[in-house]
Amino acid sequence: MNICCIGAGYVGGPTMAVIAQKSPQTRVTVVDMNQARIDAWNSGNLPIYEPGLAEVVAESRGRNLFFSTDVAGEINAADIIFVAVNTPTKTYGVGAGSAADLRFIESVARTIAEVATSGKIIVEKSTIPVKTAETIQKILGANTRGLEFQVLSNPEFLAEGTAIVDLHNPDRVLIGGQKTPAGQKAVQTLADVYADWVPRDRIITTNLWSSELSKLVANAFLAQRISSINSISALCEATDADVDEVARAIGYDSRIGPKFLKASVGFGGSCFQKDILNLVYLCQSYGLPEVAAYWQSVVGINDWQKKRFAAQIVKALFNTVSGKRIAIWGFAFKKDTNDTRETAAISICRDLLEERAEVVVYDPKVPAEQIRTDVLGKGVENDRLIIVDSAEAAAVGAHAIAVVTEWDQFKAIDFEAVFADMPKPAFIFDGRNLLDLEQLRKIGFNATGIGK
Ligand SMILES: NC(=O)c1ccc[n+]([C@@H]2O[C@H](COP(=O)([O-])OP(=O)(O)OC[C@H]3O[C@@H](n4cnc5c(N)ncnc54)[C@H](O)[C@@H]3O)[C@@H](O)[C@H]2O)c1
Ligand SMILES: O=c1ccn([C@@H]2O[C@H](COP(=O)(O)OP(=O)(O)O[C@H]3O[C@H](CO)[C@@H](O)[C@H](O)[C@H]3O)[C@@H](O)[C@H]2O)c(=O)[nH]1
Repeated sequence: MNICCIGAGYVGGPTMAVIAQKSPQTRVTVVDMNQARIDAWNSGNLPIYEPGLAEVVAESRGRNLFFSTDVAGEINAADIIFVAVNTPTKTYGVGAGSAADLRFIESVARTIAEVATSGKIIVEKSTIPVKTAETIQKILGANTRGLEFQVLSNPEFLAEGTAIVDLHNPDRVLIGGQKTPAGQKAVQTLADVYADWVPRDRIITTNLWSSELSKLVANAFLAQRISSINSISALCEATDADVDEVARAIGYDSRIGPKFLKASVGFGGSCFQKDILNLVYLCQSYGLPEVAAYWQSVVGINDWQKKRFAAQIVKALFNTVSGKRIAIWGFAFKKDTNDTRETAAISICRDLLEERAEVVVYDPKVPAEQIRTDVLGKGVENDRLIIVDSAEAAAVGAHAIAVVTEWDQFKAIDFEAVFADMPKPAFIFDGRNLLDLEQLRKIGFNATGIGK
């Protein structure tokens, strides 16, 4: 069995590395048009940071796992082609700001149609709007001189930072296919690949459209829980209730469950906002404005939460941060990743810079240049944005520390020493409810958390 995956990103790389690890008899090649990314996958310095990934890649690379820019050659050699290209929010024309931009998906479908000399199973791994398989099928059907293609939907549910654990032990693998004999045969072929390590009862099969839609709905429900608890965090602050206690109390109800109830500075990452906006756009296009408005509010609360956090800092610092140094601890959208896409840190840094603060950022995994580009834009300079290489260095001379990413190392910091290096009153705003506020208050900090 030959598998090719188009797109060597956060999904294509780790997913294929695990298939290669678990199915040594399968030859897996990940292709991308980005030469630098492929070179990095072939080097000792992988293009993404993910705990355990380097070990998994090392086990199979050169044996049955390959990274290449030979897109046409590998398409031709493959029995199954995974499509894991990016599907960002459209920034132009109809649907700008909410619809998914499917130009990379369409371009892949056209490339397959152009170069394939035998029939194949095409697997949608990217997150796409419901009915995308129909588009792919039409492009293939119109261009492939009668070759037999089956399009399957197999959305990816891994979360960054825990990608390898999630891939090794998924809650479920979802496969959608056509209800024809050929469609069902393709579904079984793909199910057999996963069955090398995933128990059969966790491999769920549905029709194509349920599978495509389930991915958007799963993300919408997960993000909705975060916006729900974040909305309650504001009420907790107004009433002296504690959001962690409220989350624990409601989470004990088995119908609600304890996960994904951690109040925060707001969700980030490349998926939640993009996928909800995509869902909103779909609802609007299908004439369901009330449903669209319901899901739009999940993003609305998230935007508000990010703004609220920065505004609270300004307010607590006597309504001005002009000329004051603010330490930002953590920039990635969550711990254990170097990904900064849609991280709340961008909005928070921008708001504080706008208030003329000196913003000093430390993140253990995000390169300085990435932080600069994210906050200011490519090539733009601002002396008031400073990037340092330790949390302690960021805090020297700072009027306040804002914890934006929940990196474990922040829990082990010597706060007495940090306190000594800060002008007084010294503030800590814990945007992740990571630290022991009582302990910090004993040292002398003005310490506050979200929903506390
Ligand atoms: N990041 C996640 O945690 C995650 C999880 C589940 C699903 N998804 C979905 O998976 C998809 C990919 O996400 P990602 O984070 O891996 O994106 P990414 O941007 O990290 O990687 C996509 C890669 O595809 C390549 N590419 C685009 N068009 C190509 C073409 N025509 N030929 C060859 N290569 C091409 C790009 O160069 C890029 O390297 C998206 O639809 C996303 O919504 C992402
Ligand atoms: O209780 C919580 C849980 C998460 N977050 C934040 O929510 C964001 C997203 O976190 P998470 O879902 O863990 O990471 P992602 O990598 O974005 O994964 C989501 O998006 C992926 C891409 O679609 C899906 O595959 C995953 O199932 C889905 O969890 C991050 O900023 C987290 O800090 C909170 O604020 N509170």
